[in-house]
Amino acid sequence: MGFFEDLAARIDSRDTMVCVGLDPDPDRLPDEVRDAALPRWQFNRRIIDATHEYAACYKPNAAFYEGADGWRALAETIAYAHGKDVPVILDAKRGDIGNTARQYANALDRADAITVNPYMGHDSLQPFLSREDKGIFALCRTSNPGGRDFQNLELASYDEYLYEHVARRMAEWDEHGNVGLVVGATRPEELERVREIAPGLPFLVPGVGAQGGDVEAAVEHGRTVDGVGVVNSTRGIIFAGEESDDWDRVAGTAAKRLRDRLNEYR
Ligand SMILES: O=C(O)c1cc(=O)[nH]c(=O)n1[C@@H]1O[C@H](COP(=O)(O)O)[C@@H](O)[C@H]1O
Repeated sequence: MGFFEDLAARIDSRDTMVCVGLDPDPDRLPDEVRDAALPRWQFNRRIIDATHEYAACYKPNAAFYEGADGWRALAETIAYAHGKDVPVILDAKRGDIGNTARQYANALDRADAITVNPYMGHDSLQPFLSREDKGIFALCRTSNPGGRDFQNLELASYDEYLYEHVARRMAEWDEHGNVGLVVGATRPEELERVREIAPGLPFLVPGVGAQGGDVEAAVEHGRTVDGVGVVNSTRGIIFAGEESDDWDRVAGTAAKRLRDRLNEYR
């Protein structure tokens, strides 16, 4: 089975479209894991234990795993999530010339899907696109304020915005049914527009929770007609219990609450 079939099965069987982000910011880790060997891994293990029943997938962001210990923590985290039958999207936002991209694509040996930055064009994506069993989420309309700087530039020769063009192209380049798009919940009208352009592509929708995005729009437009698509929250789940001794249990409750809220609109 390919990644999106696995993801669809998980969404259905667990009745959830929550993607739990795993960004273990060292400055926010609880004291009790700080002194452990591999604190980021110890933190993630407890978060996974508390959240996995509500998780359609996990999304560790590579920025939080720099350094030798970081990569070990990431490898342990991915293996542990797999042990709970939860697919893992590596949020690495890769994109480089083909020769280099081929090396970046090796990250897919461990993870089930990856985020990519399509700015360098088709050859930079080819090593990812050709991994038929893996998922590729291309940045389309990002959730951050600066997302408009380039993504909302109008392309005179195509009579559309750059983010619209990216959506159209990614749909064309999806030869193996393994392409999805990253579209932020902070721009509901654009989320709707991207859904119109690329009806068949599953979305990874970040920006709810800490970034205040629109949950209803995320559910309405994030899914294909077959119901495939996920909504990510990271800090709003993993640090929900930051002030509590019971931080992992509170994270589990936050994941459950988001699942229930998303399901109200499904
Ligand atoms: O590719 C992403 O996941 C991503 C794209 C985007 O447009 N906006 C965005 O916030 N993200 C990532 O999604 C996560 C959001 O974290 P929270 O804001 O804490 O929920 C971070 O890992 C971001 O890097």
